[in-house]
Amino acid sequence: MVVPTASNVGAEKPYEIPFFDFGAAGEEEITTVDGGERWRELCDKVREACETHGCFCFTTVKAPLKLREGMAEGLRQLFDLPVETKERHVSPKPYRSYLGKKDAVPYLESFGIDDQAPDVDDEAALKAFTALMWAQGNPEFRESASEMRAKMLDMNLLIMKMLLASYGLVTTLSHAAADTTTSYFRLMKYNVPPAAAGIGMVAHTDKSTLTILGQNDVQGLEVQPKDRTDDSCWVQVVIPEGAFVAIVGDALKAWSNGRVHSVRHRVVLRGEKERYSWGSFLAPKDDATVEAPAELVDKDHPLLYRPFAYADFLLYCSVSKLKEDALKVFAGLSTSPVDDGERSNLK
Ligand SMILES: O=C(O)CCC(=O)C(=O)O
Ligand SMILES: [Fe+2]
Repeated sequence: MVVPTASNVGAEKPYEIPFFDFGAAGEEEITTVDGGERWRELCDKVREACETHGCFCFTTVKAPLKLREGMAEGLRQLFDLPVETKERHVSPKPYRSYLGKKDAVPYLESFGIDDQAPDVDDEAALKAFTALMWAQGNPEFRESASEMRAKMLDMNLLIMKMLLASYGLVTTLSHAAADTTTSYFRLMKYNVPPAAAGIGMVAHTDKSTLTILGQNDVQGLEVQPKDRTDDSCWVQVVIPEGAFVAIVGDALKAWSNGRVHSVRHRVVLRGEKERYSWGSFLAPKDDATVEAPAELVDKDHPLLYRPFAYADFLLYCSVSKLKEDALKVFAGLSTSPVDDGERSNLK
């Protein structure tokens, strides 16, 4: 397969997505620094990034170097296990079972592990997963993965709260999140392609609400800028050392009444080193209804998507095999303007 070159690879000035240093920002700011100026500014910038780019990079003191190194080493050990062992991880849910080097994505291997509930510190699924992979146990893997999962979920929920705060919706929606939101943790390895470049993950939009990705020191994530609709325009996101990437998904776009952008992205492998990445995916619970809150609908912002059950959307995506416009075709109302930026190539 010919891999279209990202327009900025080797360019002097790389395409830059917004970058935020969240420092130690956490839950407490939202409740105690009520309306604090710096906090409000950060929330607005996060919202702008989600609207304009559909993604941004950030650092947080919550995930120090030692934890990131432990995670990458744990993943190396995990993916080095025999295929028969890795294949023991099966789930009826999409993107959870072990996926090994399929035709469409021959260099990718991945696992998905469900969380029990976003606000509960419940490590049962990760414990069971570790025991399934290593009969003799692997406490280092379990501890790193467990801590990383929890920190990334914290950041995921924090970013959602920043977005809600910037839309002025803190009080109306924060209580609802735990009832309607779930999350899962995805572990990925991209093997080195034999040619100079290879597609690690095909172009897609995330169906879920918000994704946070961490990676080892091998770049590869590419995005399609919002204003570019031709398939030849891809730009590499240069993720600073130790930073994470947040990516807006289709469910959040629908919920926001089209305000935020679910950015199309893919992974292209260009080097000689394996790429490891890990993602925290926040998603509506299967039976939750994805629906724009009344505050985000008015005469200047008519309702763009009909309310829908998230599970029905996922089912539609997998059955229809629709490569583009899945959200718009599935739930778009006639009031929706033509939105070429919203195209989704299903994984
Ligand atoms: O590995 C990455 O950096 C991207 C993964 C991704 O896009 C996904 O799992 O949806
Ligand atoms: Fe993705």
